Amino acid sequence: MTNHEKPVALVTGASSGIGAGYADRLAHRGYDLILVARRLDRLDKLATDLSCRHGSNVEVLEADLTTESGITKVENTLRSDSRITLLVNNAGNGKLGTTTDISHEDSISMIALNVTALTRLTRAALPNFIARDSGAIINIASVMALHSLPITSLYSATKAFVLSFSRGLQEELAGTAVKVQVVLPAGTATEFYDHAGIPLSAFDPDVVMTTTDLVDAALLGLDKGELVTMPSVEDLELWASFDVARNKLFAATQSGKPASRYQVASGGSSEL
Ligand SMILES: NC(=O)C1=CN([C@@H]2O[C@H](COP(=O)(O)OP(=O)(O)OC[C@H]3O[C@@H](n4cnc5c(N)ncnc54)[C@H](OP(=O)(O)O)[C@@H]3O)[C@@H](O)[C@H]2O)C=CC1
Ligand SMILES: CC(=O)[C@H](N)C(=O)O
Repeated sequence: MTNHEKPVALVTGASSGIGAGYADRLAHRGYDLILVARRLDRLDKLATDLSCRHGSNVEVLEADLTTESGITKVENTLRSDSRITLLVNNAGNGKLGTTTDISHEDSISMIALNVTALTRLTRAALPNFIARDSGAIINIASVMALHSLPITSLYSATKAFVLSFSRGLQEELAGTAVKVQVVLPAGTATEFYDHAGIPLSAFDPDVVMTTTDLVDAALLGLDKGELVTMPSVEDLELWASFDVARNKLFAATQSGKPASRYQVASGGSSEL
């Protein structure tokens, strides 16, 4: 990137909801954009709108990130376009239902998009970012990364992956200027629920955030240097104490022997 060029952000899942919100706010902040999704008509419309309103140069990439050709197309862009300084891994889906009720196709698609695509795109972006010692990755997880319900087992597991992967990346990159922020939205008013199988109208409107509020808060979190951003949580101490407890629990696993409750008298076996 030369001095007069704008930085470029690549946003996945930009054709609606949170991704479209990031595209708008990043254009407002002076980014040029590469917008990725399957619905080209939506991307084209958004690109025209953002170019007019913010003067951004907006490219669109039609890609189904659950397919090899779709992922490869976006990986190649991330590897070859050195103008890209920000990757927003936002595309995701979540069919809600019990593990046996969700179809094979929906379960495979959820893992492919929420886990595999996010991993591959991160791996494609990182070498350039590390070589330049700059750049940022925003991974959109969910509060469901911390919580499983009978209808969210698989979705929660994919989001737990995003949280865990992002936390590990932050450790890996600690000695560099490359940033990884993981965002954990709670219910947000988007088309997510049209595909999830449970309508947004089933939720108490008081617990649902607007896309604009979510994205603005998450970007403010990025500006503050937050590694984990939970836009709807007022008391940050809750996360801090959760993380302390997690660390303490992990330290307690490093004992090298069974805990006393699992120890049986020598030579004997426990009675059943
Ligand atoms: N809404 C909520 O309550 C919450 C959402 N999230 C997360 O936020 C992220 C964005 O979701 P949200 O904005 O709510 O939902 P939307 O359904 O509005 O947006 C999902 C986006 O992902 C894209 N997408 C879906 N499937 C594919 C695919 N196969 N290939 C490429 N792009 C795809 C869609 O575009 P297209 O269909 O054109 O391909 C769309 O742009 C997700 O990761 C979701 O898990 C997290 C917590 C709460
Ligand atoms: C599954 C949900 O309730 C929601 N989309 C979330 O990720 O929090």
